[in-house]
Amino acid sequence: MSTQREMKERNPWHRPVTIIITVIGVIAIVTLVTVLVIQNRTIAQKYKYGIVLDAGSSHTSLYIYQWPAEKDNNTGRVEQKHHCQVAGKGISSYTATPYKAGESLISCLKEAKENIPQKMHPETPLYLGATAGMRLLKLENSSASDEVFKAVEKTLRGFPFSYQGARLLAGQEEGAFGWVTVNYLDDRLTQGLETTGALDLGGASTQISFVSDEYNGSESPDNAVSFRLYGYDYTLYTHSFLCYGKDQALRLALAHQTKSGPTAITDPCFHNGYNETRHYAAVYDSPCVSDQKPQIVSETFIHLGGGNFTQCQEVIKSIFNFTSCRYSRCSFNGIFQPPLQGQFGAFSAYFFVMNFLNLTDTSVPLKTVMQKLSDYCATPWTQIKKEHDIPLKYLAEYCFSGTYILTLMMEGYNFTSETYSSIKYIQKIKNSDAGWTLGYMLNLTNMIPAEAPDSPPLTYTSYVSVVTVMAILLFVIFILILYSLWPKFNTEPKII
Ligand SMILES: Nc1ccn([C@@H]2O[C@H](COP(=O)(O)OP(=O)(O)O)[C@@H](O)[C@H]2O)c(=O)n1
Ligand SMILES: [Ca+2]
Repeated sequence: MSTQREMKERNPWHRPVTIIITVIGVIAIVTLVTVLVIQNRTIAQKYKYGIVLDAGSSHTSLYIYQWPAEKDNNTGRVEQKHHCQVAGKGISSYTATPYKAGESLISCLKEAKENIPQKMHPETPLYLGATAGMRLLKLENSSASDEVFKAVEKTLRGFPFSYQGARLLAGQEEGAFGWVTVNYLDDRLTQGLETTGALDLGGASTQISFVSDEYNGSESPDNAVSFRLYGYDYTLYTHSFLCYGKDQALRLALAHQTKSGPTAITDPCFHNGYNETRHYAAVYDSPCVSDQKPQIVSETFIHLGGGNFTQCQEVIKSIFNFTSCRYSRCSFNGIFQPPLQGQFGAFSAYFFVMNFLNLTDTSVPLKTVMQKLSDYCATPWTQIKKEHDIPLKYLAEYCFSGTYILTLMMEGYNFTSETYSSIKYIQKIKNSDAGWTLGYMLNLTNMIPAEAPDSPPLTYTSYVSVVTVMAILLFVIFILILYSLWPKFNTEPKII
């Protein structure tokens, strides 16, 4: 036998058995890795869903949330899948025909059916939370509010989801869940990072919620909400001002200007040239102002615009009461407020209004923001109408709403020109709307654990990599052992 042939025979790579072992080994490794990847991906692609209806004073919105099925009790994975805006007004406006409040929700619920796989419908929780519009209706006419809830419940039960109830949220809940949403989406809770305060402006109420080192809940306990989330304790300061949403605040401002029952007013919060006839009965048709209704001489008054930001600020200041405070410090109306702390996210109408006015950039000095708003308010109504194509009822109110926002923040909550830049106007965080609905669902589905969940020591990618490298290593070792033993097997028979 030639040396070359001998070497060839001794080299196990030329033996069919070695080739077969190698092929089997490679197939085993590829199968192992494929199974690891596919097995995990199939699970990750399955989602669970939850639906929350936000029955606000001005309108109702339906939100669908989704999260990976295996992350039920895990961190930061719930996201907004779909949003549907219910046509028409808020459910509290259907007092004369409550069944229509129920019917108004049907088309969004049908959309929800289309957006959630059918087999998941029965296990998808469905919640409805009503806010300040229904709070006011309950104050005004509690049996009418019961009728509206009954009608809404009837509609919700008619859908194949897991109905979990329709209820009135307390102001503290609305504020606290808005805070949870913002901090959950920003991933601040799992990390125990300094939290962001939440400013929510609705049509009928407004909420402020933040953590202050100087607040432990002992002063004014009604304003405290305590949580233990992912192993961290929080005591949140929160307050909801009923009647201080932007639509009710406008009524308060109009009430202030029509105290004496005039036949015309020149309102500095509306543009020059604005001229509308208003019914006293309509303006005062709300528990926020009904007790201020003047002894009427006339049924209507003419609402004229004056277009003056500074005077508008004065009118708005007059709807806040700064005279009495039985605590160490107050915001307004005798409500306790600890010192402001940290960053704030301002959402809902804060965002809509400031975005319309192109004033969402809070790195712009407050003085400049005020100057721009002042210029906007001073723009004649005819020109405003030419420049914007939106319903006039909404268009007319932006000067008031912008001025209200700045006055509420600066005079009401005690932000300063320095701290103004700690506010960010936000609509969405990572594709989910900022608002109370997500926090509400996370809470009711127990999706935020009190203690930090035990997480696997490796991430999924590292886990697959480690297993793959180890499999290859073992295989190589196996081949090397085989290789080192082969010549002996090969040569031994020849010795004999
Ligand atoms: N695109 C939009 C949507 C709502 N909004 C306003 O945002 C406010 C939402 O309030 P809401 O209906 O949630 O009322 P609350 O029950 O929260 O007080 C209303 O004043 C709406 O007019 C807006 O200015 N622009
Ligand atoms: Ca709202």
